[in-house]
Amino acid sequence: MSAPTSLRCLVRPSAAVPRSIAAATWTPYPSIALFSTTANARKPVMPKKQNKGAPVINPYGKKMTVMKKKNKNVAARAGKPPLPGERKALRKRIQLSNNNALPVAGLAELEPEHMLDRNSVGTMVALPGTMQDSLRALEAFKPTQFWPMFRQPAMLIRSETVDLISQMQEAANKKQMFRAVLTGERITGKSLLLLQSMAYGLSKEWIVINIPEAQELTTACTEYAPIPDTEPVQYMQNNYCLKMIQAIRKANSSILTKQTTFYSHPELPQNIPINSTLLALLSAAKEPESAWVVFQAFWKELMHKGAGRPPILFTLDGLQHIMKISDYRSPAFELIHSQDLALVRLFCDTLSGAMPLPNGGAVIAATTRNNGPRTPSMELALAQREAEQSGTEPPQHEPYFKGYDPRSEAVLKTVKVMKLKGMSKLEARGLMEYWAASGILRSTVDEKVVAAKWALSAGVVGEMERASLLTMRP
Ligand SMILES: Nc1ncnc2c1ncn2[C@@H]1O[C@H](COP(=O)(O)OP(=O)(O)OP(=O)(O)O)[C@@H](O)[C@H]1O
Repeated sequence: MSAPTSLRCLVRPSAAVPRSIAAATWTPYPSIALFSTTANARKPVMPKKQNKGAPVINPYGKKMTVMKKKNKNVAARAGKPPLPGERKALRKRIQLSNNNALPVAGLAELEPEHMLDRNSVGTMVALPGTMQDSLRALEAFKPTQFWPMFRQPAMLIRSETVDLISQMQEAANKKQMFRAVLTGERITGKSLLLLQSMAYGLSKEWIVINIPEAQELTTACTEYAPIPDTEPVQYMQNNYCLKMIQAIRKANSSILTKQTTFYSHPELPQNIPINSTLLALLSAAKEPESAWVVFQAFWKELMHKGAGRPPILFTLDGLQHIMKISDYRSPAFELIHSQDLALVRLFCDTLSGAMPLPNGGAVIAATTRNNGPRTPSMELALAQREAEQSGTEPPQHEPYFKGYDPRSEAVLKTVKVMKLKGMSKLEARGLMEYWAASGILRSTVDEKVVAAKWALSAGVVGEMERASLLTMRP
């Protein structure tokens, strides 16, 4: 464009501007309103209503199509967002049966005697329906285990099962306590052995109390409050306590209806007369505020010696989490030791033997290698107990390491340590035959196949499952 024409473009168009130049020079204003003094006067009048998708002639004479802009994320955001806790419930969902798996003919139902009999080692037993409900209430099944692959929940009787259960029963016969820690490498079956002890307790009508994930108590994910008049200060966790009471009620309902109260409990929010059932006592916990007092009253009743009180089985999974400082803070913003949380303290007192169970029973904790924090004191204490049990020289503290926790070491001073290792070939074969009978394992199970899988996984039950069944996992 030549210089004079360009300059002319900058000035207000007028009749003097040649028509060709005026058309080439774009202006947002129609020729009838080339200049205005107010915004209103300048604003072009748009038609009031425009049909979606219909072509509209705009005031400038151009055709335009009014289309709604498509949101690309509509499909992703379809439906309601998950409610609070919904995702966690899905993550923790336990599926105990699979109709696609074949029913296994000749699979015996679990009897308590199976777990005491050495001849049963290497056989699979199915969990009866009522026991499944109780174990589910106690959260004994873990979402990481292979339950959803089989027609019905069944488990292998291992030599460790017989060892553990015999010692539990022996202690109960003498009204004594059996205190043990189950430890071992990853996926060696510690949680499942804990489940077996609960199954035994339930079948023998013991009162079974379980803390399924110790981390839920110590990682500051549930409410806590100081308990008045405690020195050093202890903390109650009412919401967790209410959940635990509900689990105890559901899992042990048949025995709790047979047991009655010996004490009046004036501190309870509701009048529970003497001779009420223990189930009625636990039912007094309706709100989190009353959960801790109700649990204390229940524990006091359980500690009543004699008069037909059953033995107690108190179990905990994830021992590492209670063998260290918790994530909670005191009002002075100092970190609280896990063992200052009242429920943890109660478990530790029974595990250490400081609080005996007058009617006998067992206190069993399992370590976890899945998400366990590092706890040098626990590792050392367990190694020391193991060495003492096998009659070798126990390891000592490292002289320049300051991370030991004397409180945790004191708790584990006299416990029995059971270290889980790989299965025997006989046990491996029993398990693999069950997989094949369920239609999950396609190859024939013979000596050669068993030996190959057993060698590949060093007999570790979880590794064997991974080597043989992982591709089948839903
Ligand atoms: N006696 C058994 N019968 C059948 N399956 C078993 C048995 N013991 C263990 N398993 C299987 O082995 C797998 C690992 O078991 P488990 O979850 O008990 O391991 P763990 O030692 O507690 O693991 P972690 O160290 O991760 O806490 C699970 O899938 C479980 O179903």
